[in-house]
Amino acid sequence: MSGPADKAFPVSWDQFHRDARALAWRLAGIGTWQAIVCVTRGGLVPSAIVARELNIRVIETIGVASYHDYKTQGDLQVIKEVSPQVVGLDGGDGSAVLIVDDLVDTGKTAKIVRNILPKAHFATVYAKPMGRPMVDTFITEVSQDTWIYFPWDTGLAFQPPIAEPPNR
Ligand SMILES: O=P(O)(O)OC[C@H]1O[C@H](OP(=O)(O)OP(=O)(O)O)[C@H](O)[C@@H]1O
Ligand SMILES: O=c1[nH]c(=O)c2nc[nH]c2[nH]1
Ligand SMILES: [Mg+2]
Repeated sequence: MSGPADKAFPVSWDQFHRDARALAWRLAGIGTWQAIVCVTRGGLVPSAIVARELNIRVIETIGVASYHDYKTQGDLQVIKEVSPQVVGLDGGDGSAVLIVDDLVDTGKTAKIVRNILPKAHFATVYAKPMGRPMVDTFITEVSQDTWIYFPWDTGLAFQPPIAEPPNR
């Protein structure tokens, strides 16, 4: 994220499932892959949905973390590397691999993963403009100043009415 993300884009479980399945439909029309590399943790849920739809059973993870504080990106840390077995599939350049994450924001996470698997297909459910050039396929674009609220990070809460309460 480059500046403050003032707008909110809340996503329900139902909506997320629909969007992740739409991603799977789009990917099904593009190609086939031997394995998914899931960018944890955000990529875990969409990877499960895409793997089910595309019948991919080899699932590997790469662990990258950078948003240690809410909405603030720090240094990127690769917490877990991709296994050599998956990097080595089909010549070792990543062409047999589908990388899945929940979203691309600044594109920094995607850049690190791409350096490891240069020819892999990078898919996210959501994309912001800065990170968009880093992904091959995504479903919904939101503006850079929007924060996406995922269902696993949120819960039901009281919403104040839009209109101000009348003066008494
Ligand atoms: O394009 P970028 O600006 O690099 O941001 C995108 C990344 O940020 C989030 O992960 P986060 O680092 O918060 O870790 P998490 O997936 O474990 O929640 C999200 O899941 C993406 O992986
Ligand atoms: O939950 C999240 N929503 C976002 O919009 C975002 N951008 C980077 N990392 C993010 N995590
Ligand atoms: Mg992530």
